[in-house]
This record gives sequence, structure tokens and C-alpha cells, in this order.
Amino acid sequence: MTDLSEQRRLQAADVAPPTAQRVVFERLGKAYRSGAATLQALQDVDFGIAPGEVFGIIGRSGAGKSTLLRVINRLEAPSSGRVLVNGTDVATLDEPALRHLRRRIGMIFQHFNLLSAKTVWENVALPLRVAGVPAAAIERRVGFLLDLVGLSAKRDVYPAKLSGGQKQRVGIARALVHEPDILLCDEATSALDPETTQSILALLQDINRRLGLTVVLITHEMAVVREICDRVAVLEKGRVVELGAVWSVFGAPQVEATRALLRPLVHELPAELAQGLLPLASGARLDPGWTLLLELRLTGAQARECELGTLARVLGGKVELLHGGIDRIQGRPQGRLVVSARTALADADALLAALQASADGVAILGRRTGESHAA
Ligand SMILES: Nc1ncnc2c1ncn2[C@@H]1O[C@H](COP(=O)(O)OP(=O)(O)OP(=O)(O)O)[C@@H](O)[C@H]1O
Repeated sequence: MTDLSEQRRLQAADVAPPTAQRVVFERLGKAYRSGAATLQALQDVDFGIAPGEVFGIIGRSGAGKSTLLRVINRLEAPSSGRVLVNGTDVATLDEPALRHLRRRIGMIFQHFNLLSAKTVWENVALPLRVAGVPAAAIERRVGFLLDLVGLSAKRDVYPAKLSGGQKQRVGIARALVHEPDILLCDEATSALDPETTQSILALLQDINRRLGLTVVLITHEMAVVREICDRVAVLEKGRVVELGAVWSVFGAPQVEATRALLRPLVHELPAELAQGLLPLASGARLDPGWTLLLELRLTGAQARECELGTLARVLGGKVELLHGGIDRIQGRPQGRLVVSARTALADADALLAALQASADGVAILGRRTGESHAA
């Protein structure tokens, strides 16, 4: 991962020490061959996922996310490198051992994959029946799981009569029948409305905490990652281009691929504020009559709040809050505020230096034109 800064490496190491990993990808590569052509879907993927982590994998379409998820339970075989699950190289497993591994790894899907001719109870019980588990044990386990996902009252209902969220709850219960260590989620909330997504995420978090399950999820919904993941890896053309705690990667994305993915989360400047805004060059002289638009950013790096008091003192006049918002990711304030203000300071660099203490990043977006002041 040549793109990682040293700081980002240390942050990644902070959250997941290199020992005792649930899943390890070691210089993993995967090539798909069709005829004479070879497509390199994964290259040099090299990181670990700790027990109990909720780990997100994001990237543009075709970046290799599904392939990376599917090598964990050997639905895809690596072309080079290794995948270790609980310390075992999955490539070395014979059929019975592979069956055992797959029981230790639950999987849920965007389209739920339920059997329409079977009731909720039968859908969840089926993998246990196939595994030859005695009827009394099946009854106990399915009862426990339907209770866990809040579907006890629907045990005899067929999938066609369930909402999308309820179907995914059945999918989650079914994925947990063999008490897995790992739950793989392939776009598990992509077919759901925002409110149902929230309830499924809350359920996944609850399961993660109560059962200590490691959750690995791929999603194109950045809000999902922000909501429940501890760490995230960004894939681009089969390579990991960023990896770290979610607050760190989302707070200060280092590569364009991440910035592009996060764009839907960023509040762009509303048209009425952008209109007539004249950018200022670094070091530009300032006129006390100008109204400046300033952007204050919190990246979460210092876990501090935006110091509006400092800002008002430095600017020494009226400060108007125009746009933006602060979110919290993993307890760290993150976001941006756009304010307008005038200043008696003589140049842009002096202003930026004076405002440094009020946020993690400060930028002068420009000065508002349409005002009667000479440059
Ligand atoms: N079985 C296959 N045979 C040939 N090429 C494949 C196969 N599976 C995936 N690919 C190709 O490998 C690359 C990575 O695919 P993958 O499905 O892992 O990406 P992804 O990031 O999950 O994409 P999406 O978000 O669109 O699902 C893509 O170019 C895809 O077309």
C-alpha cells in the first residue's frame, strides 16, 4: 500500500494490532481470465481484520470489493498470495474443512436470497437441517435467532408477505445459524429505504456487540460506513489505496478515489453562496470593507470542537454562520462550517494564521462581490 502516509499506517495499527487477526490478506492477487484476456481484479492486498471489528470495504464499481469479500470464504480462489481465516490458509482446506469454514462465516446479500416456498422458520432452519442437527436443537436455535432479529411473531409467514427489512432480518438470522465468527455483508442495505437501513444497521451493531461477531461489509452507501464501521479500506482498480479508522479516512481523505466516493456526504456550497464569489490568491491583501467567506473544517484528528469564540475574537466583528454542519464519526466531531465575516487583518496569510486555533483547517473561499468596495 504505497499510498498510505506514515501517520495513516500508525492509525491503522492503533485500531487493529497485527496480532490475533480474524482475517488476513497476504499480498493477495486475483486475476480473472476470459479467453486470451486477463483482468487483474485484486493486486497486492495486504492487511488484517481484527476479531469483533466492523470493517467496511468501499470503492467504485468494478474496484474489486465483491472479489475481496468472496475470497474470505473461498467462493473465489486467490491467484497469488494467501487468505488466512483464524490463522488458517483457506487454500489448504479439503472439502470437509471448507464446509466447516463456511459455517463459521455467515453471509447476507442485497436481495436476501430467501426461499419463497418456505416460511420464515423453515428458511432459518434449513441450513441446520442440511447439517443434520437434531430437531430439538434446531427448535432452540431458530427460536433464539428469530427473537434476536425481532421476528418471532412472523415465524410461519412466507417471504412474499414480508417487508424488505423483515426479509433482511430473516437473512441475518439464517446467516447466524451456525454461530459464525464472521458475517460478510454484500450490499446488505442497498435495497432498503433509509429508515429500514437504520434499523438493519442497528441490528448488525447489536449483533456485533452481543455476539462479538466480526462484520465485513461492502457498500456503496458511505453513510452506512460512517454509521457502523470501525475501519474502512478503499479499493481502486484492485488495490487498497487507503485504509484506516473511519473518522480518519472520512475526515481527511488522501486520494481522489476516496474524495469521489465521499462527495455525496459533503455539503457543496449552495449556488446562492457560490454566485459572485471571487477567489483570493494566497497572500492576497485584504480590504476591511470586504465580506469574506471562510470555511472551517474539523477532520476529527484532534477530537476538538469548532471554536466560534476564538473566531469571533480574531475577526473582531460580526460573524455569520451561513452553511455546513458538524457530524460525529466514532465520537469525533467532523464536518465543515461556512461563515461570512469582515476583518481588519491586512492579508490572507495573516488571517489564516490567526484562525488556525479555531479548527483543524481554515480556508478563505473568497470575497463576496456585488459590494461597493474597491479592491
Ligand atoms: N467471474 C468473473 N469473471 C471475469 N471477470 C470478473 C468476474 N467477477 C468479477 N470480474 C471482474 O473483476 C473486476 C472486479 O469485480 P468485483 O465484482 O469484485 O468489483 P466490485 O467492486 O464488487 O464491483 P460492483 O460494485 O460493481 O459490484 C470487475 O472488472 C469485474 O468485471
